[in-house]
Amino acid sequence: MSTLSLPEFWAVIPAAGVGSRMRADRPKQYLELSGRTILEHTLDCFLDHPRLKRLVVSLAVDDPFWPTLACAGDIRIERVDGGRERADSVLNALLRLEELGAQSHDWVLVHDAARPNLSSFDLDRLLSELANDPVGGLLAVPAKDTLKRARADGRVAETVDRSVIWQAYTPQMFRFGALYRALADALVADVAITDEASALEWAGQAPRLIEGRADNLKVTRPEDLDWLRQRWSAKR
Ligand SMILES: Nc1ccn([C@@H]2O[C@H](COP(=O)(O)OP(=O)(O)OP(=O)(O)O)[C@@H](O)[C@H]2O)c(=O)n1
Ligand SMILES: C[C@](O)(CO)[C@H](O)COP(=O)(O)O
Repeated sequence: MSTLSLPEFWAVIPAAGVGSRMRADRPKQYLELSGRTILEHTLDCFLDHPRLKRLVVSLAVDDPFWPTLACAGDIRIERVDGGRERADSVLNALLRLEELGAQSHDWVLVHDAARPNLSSFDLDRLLSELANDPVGGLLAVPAKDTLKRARADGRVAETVDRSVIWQAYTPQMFRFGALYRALADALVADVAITDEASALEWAGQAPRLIEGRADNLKVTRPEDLDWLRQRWSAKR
């Protein structure tokens, strides 16, 4: 598919987390993968896309690592302060998009800094599949394993029907106006929002699930980075 047939889009990269589950000496987005930081690899998934309008990265207010990266001076990247939760960091980035001239109907793609293995095929598939969708949607992976619902005592309560269960990934792709309103309203209502789709769902919408690669994984625990490092060294 020609990328020029795809819709233009703004990119938001939430990168203000502390990565507590990694138990590392720095936030996980600054851990090394194949000679560069995870964050740099993630940004590279978007920066050279011909349909990218502008990219906003949300960073911790006291982030000492960002200024050390070569891309910190890249004029295609806008930096904003992150917030207490991921949703706050995303909303701060949307506020900057408004300042940059984002229009209500513009597409916004939100992608975790901790997902450096996004393929260009998946990115373009998301853009192509949702280009004319009335709501938007997200990359997701259908459950592959048998799923159990846990009891409070840590024993199995039941086996869940996995045929209707998908894991939400990113990028998640929504219109700027709808995403801004849904996220802002959900945060004011103190609704637990862990991804952009859940804000749109809370607003009564039904985002579309676009099947993507399972190796677009979020680096969350040490073994996730170990796996990626092995995978990337094998590809070199
Ligand atoms: N206040 C926050 C929290 C998270 N994130 C970002 O959201 C993405 C997904 O969040 P998660 O994997 O939970 O990252 P952390 O919150 O850093 O990890 P942990 O929950 O283990 O502390 C990450 O790229 C993270 O940097 C963010 O921008 N702002
Ligand atoms: C947005 C996300 O990656 C979709 O699976 C996920 O919700 C992020 O959750 P986290 O707890 O902030 O890692």
